[in-house]
Amino acid sequence: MGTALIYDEEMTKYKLLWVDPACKIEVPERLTVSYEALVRSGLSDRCVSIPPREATDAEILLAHSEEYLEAVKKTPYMTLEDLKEFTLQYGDVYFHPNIYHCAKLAAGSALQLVDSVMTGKVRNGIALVRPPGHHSMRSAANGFCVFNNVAIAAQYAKQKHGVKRVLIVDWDIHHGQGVQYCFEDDPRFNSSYSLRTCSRLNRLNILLIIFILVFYSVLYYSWHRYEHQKFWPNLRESDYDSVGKGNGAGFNVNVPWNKVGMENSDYLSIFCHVLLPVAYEFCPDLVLVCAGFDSAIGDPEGEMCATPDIFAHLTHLLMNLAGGKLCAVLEGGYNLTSLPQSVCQTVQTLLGDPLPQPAGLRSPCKSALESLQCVRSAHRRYWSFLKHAANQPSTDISTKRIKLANEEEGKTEMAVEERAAEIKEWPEPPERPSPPVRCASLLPEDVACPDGLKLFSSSKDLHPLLASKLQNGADDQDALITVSRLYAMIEKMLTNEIGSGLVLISDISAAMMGALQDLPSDLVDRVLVVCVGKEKDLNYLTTDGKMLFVQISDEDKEKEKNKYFIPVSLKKGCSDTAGFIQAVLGLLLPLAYEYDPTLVLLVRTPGSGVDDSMWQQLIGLLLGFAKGHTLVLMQTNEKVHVGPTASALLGRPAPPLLELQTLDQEDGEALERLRERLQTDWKMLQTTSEGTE
Ligand SMILES: NCCCNCCCCCC(O)(O)C(F)(F)F
Ligand SMILES: [Zn+2]
Repeated sequence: MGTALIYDEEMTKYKLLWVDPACKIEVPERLTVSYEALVRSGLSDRCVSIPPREATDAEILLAHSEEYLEAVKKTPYMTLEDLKEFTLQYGDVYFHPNIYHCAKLAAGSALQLVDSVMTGKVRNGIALVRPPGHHSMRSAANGFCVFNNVAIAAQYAKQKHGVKRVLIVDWDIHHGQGVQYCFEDDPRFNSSYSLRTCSRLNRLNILLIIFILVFYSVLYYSWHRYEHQKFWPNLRESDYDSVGKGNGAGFNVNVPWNKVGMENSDYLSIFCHVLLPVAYEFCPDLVLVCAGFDSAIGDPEGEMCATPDIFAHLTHLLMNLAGGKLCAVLEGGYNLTSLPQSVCQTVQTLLGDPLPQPAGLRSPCKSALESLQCVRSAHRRYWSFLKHAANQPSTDISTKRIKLANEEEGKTEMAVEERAAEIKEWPEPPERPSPPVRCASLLPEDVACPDGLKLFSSSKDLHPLLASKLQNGADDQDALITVSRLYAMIEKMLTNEIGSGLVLISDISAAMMGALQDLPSDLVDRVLVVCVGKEKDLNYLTTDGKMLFVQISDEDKEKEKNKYFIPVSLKKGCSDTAGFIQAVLGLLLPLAYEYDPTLVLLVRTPGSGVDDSMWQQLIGLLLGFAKGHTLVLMQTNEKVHVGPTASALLGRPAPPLLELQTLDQEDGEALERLRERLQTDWKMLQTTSEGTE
């Protein structure tokens, strides 16, 4: 299934007709440079082009009042003076004779995208639209927005496609208060629907409606430049303690950035420690992205330092939710260089291309860690994955401390901020070539090669690097042959002739693993080994950093001293989906980002008990590292899992995890203790600002 691209140059045909410094950055070129970059890079040809359409009145009324819609309907016939007059009643927005038409097309584009994804015509997609939407409210335009494209799309998905749980991720650098207000008390019984229709229906239908009324719910997640309410739109309710109201408590997640200059590490740590645990627990049927790219480096509004390739990772991390059903709708983005680069990174990931290595990650900054701690603490009572989050220091201390920090560090911070604002140079995002062979397999003769995989043929003779072993009379011949063929496969991965690999071997013995231990350093310099299930003896662990070994099992290893061996133990082992996913999201992902491997080795030991959908989620997430070079090692007697493994290695989205049971209390505490112990060595595991200089 493909990736939809929705764009029409009609949406470039409105602009600011008078002087207004607040609005001058919202120009038609934003759309043209983005689309032209997709054309020039050949990405648009690889997408399924879907035409926009105008949203109908009824669809606009899903998120707006009739009086507001009627008022906007009049704008095409207004004189310039009337337009200026009309605009004055709203904030930081402008009107134009053609903006109503474009606003209907922008909202309609989002709906076309939802239809294409929900009917299975495409897997995912992006709509390049103007005007944006996430600031517009029920009866007000605001912040360049006229109709709330994504809020309308969420309501539409629920009502037309029966979607029950919609996750909205807003990575634009401004808070989409319009979306927050729209769903603040969601989930709720869709009372408006029932009341409006009840009057005309007889008793039976009323019972039917009450019966089918299901809990709809929309989870809105937004990060945004906030600076303790000093940044636009300067709302108190944009802070982390706005968690949703009534039944909606917990379904609104605000992450305020109280400083500029945030980097890739800050963004990724928030995804790993806040958004993903909540998103996996929420288990959405559809993901909508308010895809604003003013959170990228060079943007005059955001003044952040995250590079365009970060959007490849943000997109990838969301693509394993909701069975891959993801609709991205353009919001902001004002730097005409980083905007198109970020759009291309996003589209290339939606198309399934290998990700760039997330190079240069370092510790999240103190301010980001404070926000991280505050958000996790505010939501710990709503989400079992956050239940063990460290307590937030009492509010006054934290704000006072933050304020003090601001004043004291004033000049140094100013220096940082000025530097952040000055930085206008960043490297072109790296090429992300697809390997000729997406996934190769080494299987015993009696195991059929799953479709899409290519049998790996390597020369029969021993790999030169192993010949020495043979001379000193290594015992097990065919083990050596197998290792030799593994080396050959790994070599082809590192030259990008092969993407990922699937290898079935008769016995994943320590000897086999041992053979991998001295993967010659000139072959690969950083191997992440993820071992699912017990592994008898780990006598080959290294301490030089060439291998990071993370094991998830039910074995309770005594305290390990080795920074590069991380045993994660779950009481019920890998069959406990909640514990497993929490270990993956809160520990494995941050570690892998910081370690930045050149090869990922995923070993499934027999009897691990991990279920196929969880296994596929893990593979999907691991493919985000090492440019997609993940090699899966399984035992032949587990060949029943070859199908799902191959599907995940080919980049097909993992099926949604079944309703997650809540995280086991003891496991949760053990994971938290492990994270706390490791965070001194591994900065991406930090979730509080305590102890940071
Ligand atoms: N220095 C100029 C002040 C501008 N203040 C208004 C900013 C509006 C941001 C709009 C957006 O980027 O959030 C959207 F996604 F909606 F387009
Ligand atoms: Zn924005």
